[in-house]
Amino acid sequence: MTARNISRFWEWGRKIICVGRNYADHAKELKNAIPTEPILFLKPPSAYVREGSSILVPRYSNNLHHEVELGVVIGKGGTAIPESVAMEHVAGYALCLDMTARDVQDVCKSKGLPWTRAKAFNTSCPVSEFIPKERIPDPGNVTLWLKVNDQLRQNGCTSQMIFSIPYLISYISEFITLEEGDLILTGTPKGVSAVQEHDQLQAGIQDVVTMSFRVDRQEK
Ligand SMILES: O=C([O-])CC(=O)C(=O)O
Ligand SMILES: [Mg+2]
Repeated sequence: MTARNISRFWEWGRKIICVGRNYADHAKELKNAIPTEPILFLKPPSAYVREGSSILVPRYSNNLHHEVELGVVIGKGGTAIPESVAMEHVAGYALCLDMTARDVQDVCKSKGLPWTRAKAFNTSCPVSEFIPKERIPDPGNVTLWLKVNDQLRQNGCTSQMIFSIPYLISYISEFITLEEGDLILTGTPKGVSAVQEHDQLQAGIQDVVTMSFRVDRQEK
């Protein structure tokens, strides 16, 4: 086996930990309360999809939404990491989409059930190339944007996050040991909307990275 390289962290099979409602403007657009504590859920590593492959609309959904998010790639693992040293545990970043079957999530929410089928399906986590830490000196102040068929849908700044990256690393690692290669999705700003088969999504982190994905339907 060849040596593992963090720049291909998605091949390592590590955890994907997602933060929900971390931007007040997005919580409001879906008529959710603004959280006083981070809301967390998980995606399996089988959710990863890379440029060149398509995002697949699950057969059971008719309302697949895009959510553009800053991903934080863990470089040094730890348990109960203090907020003051949390950034030392970061290897870099990735631009991510938290693809969400909103119709399925709405049913889960109304029944008080987990969001797994709405959030964790195959191709629900498109990721960009790995971005080394030095290329984003202030991850708490970068612009994330997303276009569907060249129309701007999301354009938000990470300065609007309710819970900061160091706080999230500390909060999560209190009860989930973080490992090298884990990815934290830090939540989406407002502007989420539905995508259809054959749509082209393009997303970016200001001038740091861009990525594009095509949407297809899962075959029968
Ligand atoms: O599905 C949601 O609205 C929660 C979420 O992932 C986010 O806010 O990024
Ligand atoms: Mg999200």
